[in-house]
Amino acid sequence: MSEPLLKVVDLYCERDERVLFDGLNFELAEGQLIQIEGANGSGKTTLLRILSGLSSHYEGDIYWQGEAIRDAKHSFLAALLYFGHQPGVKGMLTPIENLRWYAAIHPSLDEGSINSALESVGLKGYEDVPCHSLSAGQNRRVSLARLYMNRAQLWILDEPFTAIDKRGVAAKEALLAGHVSQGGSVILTTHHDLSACGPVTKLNLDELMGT
Ligand SMILES: Nc1ncnc2c1ncn2[C@@H]1O[C@H](COP(=O)(O)OP(=O)(O)OP(=O)(O)O)[C@@H](O)[C@H]1O
Repeated sequence: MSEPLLKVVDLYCERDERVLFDGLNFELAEGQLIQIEGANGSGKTTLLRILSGLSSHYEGDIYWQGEAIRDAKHSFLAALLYFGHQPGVKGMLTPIENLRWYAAIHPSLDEGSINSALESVGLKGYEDVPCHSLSAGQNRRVSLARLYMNRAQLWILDEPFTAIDKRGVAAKEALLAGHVSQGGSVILTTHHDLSACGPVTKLNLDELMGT
């Protein structure tokens, strides 16, 4: 049987003398979507940051395609798209300039893919407006445009629907469903119902800790 894409073994994390998770085990396969659930402060963001390599504040093991993640950093990071709480958008730059920055580190992305991503997130007509003049939801859309440009195998998304209106949410659901149907994998946190995205595996941190 082939190795899971990501495997988490006996993960333990404590913050401020409070155990967030202990003995956390799960696997993520190609074409699988895992939704992390839990109350505010249960550790969802912390878990996503650990899985993305942004925090080493844990004990336990994480494997990427069967290899310890610390030894597979290069291939893991090349396959990862992380979308965090902060939109990661520079206010002085316009949407198109922000995406050009992003494209600069991904040589396969050209001007055409930037324009079509901006259109897909509903920002046609706003390409040249400085982001500090855009709304919170529009800035979030600039950040989400990366998902339309990126063919990364693994998407780790922290509350991707925050500040997005109903139409934007429907488009995002279709994007997630398309990604997993093509064999992509997703781990995300959201309080949103994901039933429109196809089969969802839920991982509830409160239940895990018996709270
Ligand atoms: N860098 C840090 N230093 C110390 N404590 C932290 C740090 N980051 C998070 N915590 C603590 O860890 C706990 C979990 O925080 P986290 O942001 O992971 O929760 P969450 O489930 O994502 O919450 P929410 O649903 O409110 O976004 C909180 O009690 C928080 O104060």
